[in-house]
Amino acid sequence: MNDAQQQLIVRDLTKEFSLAGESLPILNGVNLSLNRGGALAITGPSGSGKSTLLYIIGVLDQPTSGEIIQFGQNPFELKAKQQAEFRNQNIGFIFQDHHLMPQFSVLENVLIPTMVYQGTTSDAEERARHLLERVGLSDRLNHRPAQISGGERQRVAVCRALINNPRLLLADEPTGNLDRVNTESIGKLLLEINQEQNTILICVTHSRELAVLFPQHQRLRDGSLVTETA
Ligand SMILES: Nc1ncnc2c1ncn2[C@@H]1O[C@H](COP(=O)(O)OP(=O)(O)OP(=O)(O)O)[C@@H](O)[C@H]1O
Repeated sequence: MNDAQQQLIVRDLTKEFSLAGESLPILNGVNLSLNRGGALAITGPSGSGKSTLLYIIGVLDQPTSGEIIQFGQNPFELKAKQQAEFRNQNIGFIFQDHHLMPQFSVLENVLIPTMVYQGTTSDAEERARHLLERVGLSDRLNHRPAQISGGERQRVAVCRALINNPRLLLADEPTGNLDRVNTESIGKLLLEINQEQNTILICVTHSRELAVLFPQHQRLRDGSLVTETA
């Protein structure tokens, strides 16, 4: 396999929103390259475009110009159905608000992404149980989201993001609702999993405590990324 199959490459990415006929430039030439096993924290002021960048990398929004190559594929060249399939198979998302389904159990929530394309198999259930064991939730499989703590809910969201074996894991302010102890523990968990599963991990955060755990830390400033030194 050549290197491109193992990389995320972002080249000269720009994003403008248009609002009431006015153009609103947000990203202004973002460049980024990460190999499998790489982990990057992105910080920056409120409104600087961190979530916008993450959503474009996650193929949930379109760039205005520039290029993204993920594992040898430009997902924006795919038709809508293939693009959705590519996203489901390659990208795991973790959001600030866990987005768990309240009526489903912890185990069922982790299995939801497997239902979309392939239908849940016993292998998937085995894997969900294994992931939940990995994050210390073996004894919470049948609880509903309202019956577990905020830190536990975010652990479930991590398992759900991992259930399809994504190569790219994107986290948008994953500890925004958590206290210091849970912030550190979720951060360490994400980085351990990044190494164990050889994913690319990108985490957008306001939390300096979280960002300093990452081997790479960049700041979004004036629409582009600058390296942050400790
Ligand atoms: N669909 C949209 N239409 C117009 N403007 C938008 C749209 N989405 C985002 N914006 C604007 O783009 C800018 C960047 O938003 P974004 O959510 O990416 O910032 P952020 O750095 O993640 O902020 P925060 O740290 O507060 O979450 C903001 O000024 C926002 O108002």
